[in-house]
Amino acid sequence: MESVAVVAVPFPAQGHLNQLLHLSLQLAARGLPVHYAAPAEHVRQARARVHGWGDDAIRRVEFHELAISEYASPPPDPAAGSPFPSHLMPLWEAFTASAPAPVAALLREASASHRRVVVLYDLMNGFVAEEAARLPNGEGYGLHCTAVSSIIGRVEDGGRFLRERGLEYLPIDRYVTEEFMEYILKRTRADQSMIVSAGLLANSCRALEGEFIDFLAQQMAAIGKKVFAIGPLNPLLDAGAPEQSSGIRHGCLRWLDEQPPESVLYVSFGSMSSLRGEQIEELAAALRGSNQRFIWVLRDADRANVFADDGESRHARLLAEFTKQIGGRGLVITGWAPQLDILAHPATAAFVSHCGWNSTMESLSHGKPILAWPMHSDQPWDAELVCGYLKAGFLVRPCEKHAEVIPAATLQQVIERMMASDEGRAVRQRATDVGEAVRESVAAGGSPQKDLEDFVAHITR
Ligand SMILES: O=c1ccn([C@@H]2O[C@H](COP(=O)(O)OP(=O)(O)O[C@H]3O[C@H](CO)[C@@H](O)[C@H](O)[C@H]3O)[C@@H](O)[C@H]2O)c(=O)[nH]1
Repeated sequence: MESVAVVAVPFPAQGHLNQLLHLSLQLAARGLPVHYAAPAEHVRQARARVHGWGDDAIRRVEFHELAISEYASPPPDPAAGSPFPSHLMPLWEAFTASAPAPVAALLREASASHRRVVVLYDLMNGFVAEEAARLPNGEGYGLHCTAVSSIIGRVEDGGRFLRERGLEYLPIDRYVTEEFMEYILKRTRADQSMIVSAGLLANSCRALEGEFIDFLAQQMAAIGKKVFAIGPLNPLLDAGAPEQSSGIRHGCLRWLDEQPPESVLYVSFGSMSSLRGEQIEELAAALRGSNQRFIWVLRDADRANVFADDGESRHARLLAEFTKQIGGRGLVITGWAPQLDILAHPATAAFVSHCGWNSTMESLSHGKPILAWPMHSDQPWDAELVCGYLKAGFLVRPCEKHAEVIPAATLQQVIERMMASDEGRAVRQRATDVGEAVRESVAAGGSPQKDLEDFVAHITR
């Protein structure tokens, strides 16, 4: 009988697939046998898009394709009343309806041949937590894929804790659809995942959220559960090193090599947001008018099956004109951008971001300040954390104003405030300091490394 097997079951959306894959790669690099299980297209997606790891590292993880029922994969609707990516609901419904059986089979198989099965699941996957708890030799750990501080408001005394720090709790349910909340509570049973877990893994670190992590750890200790703050899960790339990710170097990185240090604004809204046509026109006008260098990732939210996308951009006309107007001062990417390498690059100055937690961690851990433009879910909170608490960014506009188109002049102002004002310089310096603190804590065998070592020691005990 083998000793310990680790089985990771992510939630099928890029920002979630990504975090559990990084964690799986870190554990596999420490010699643990790691199995990563997701629907076939999502295994392929996670592997194709991972940044910062070489092929050898990826080969150490064993991938499993979970057979799930068919689902529709429509394009997103940028003009919909809610910015939440509701077009992904058919996938998520199919996932929670049909993944429990293959997940249970995989866990039973691992259970029969190992002394212990350590199940790592996205906290959204309550059904996996329940399967893990059923194993005679299983131990389940929930991965919390958003900021630790984003859930403080929900735990006892958390609201007071935030208020004492001048922060307003922005609960996620305010910024998602009712349909999604019902799905989370009734179908994924996410409310169960923390309760039945043996402990919590958080993609965060004390250099960013120290007092929040300590507060949550205390609350969890009271119910006998440990918190391991092991972020950033994204690799910390070495600024200026020419080749970092595996594969061919993206053309935008060669373009960045030719730009002055800290001169380029990076603009991207993750994998689950689409801007309305009018807003895109205004953003284009702001980038044109601002006279700043930039890289703009102009793409819509992923489809449920990203490989079903024909790759045709609805922005082809705007793009053709815009590219002529800006000359060589900026780049527009309509495909998948190498975000981690862009953020690590010394020519990148700041990030216009929707504040998805991956983007937030990737930016801050590479010392890049954020122009926060939250769209939905936990993003309003992340914007508050970055701008209000860490003081490493400016808010472009509060999420509540999503229905309004932000005019080019307002966007241009906030871009110039970041790129060319004393106030902006101070925020950029603050982001540099935050980035250094994160790097130092990781490099010196600091708290994230220690928490990961503690976690590995705990599961292999
Ligand atoms: O062209 C691109 C676009 C995105 N990315 C990567 O894709 C990920 C995007 O993740 P994130 O920034 O977290 O945004 P979303 O895709 O919107 O993430 C969803 O999942 C996150 C984790 O739960 C939540 O914090 C967000 O609110 C939710 O929208 C990041 O790793 C990016 O580096 C690229 O590499 N290239």
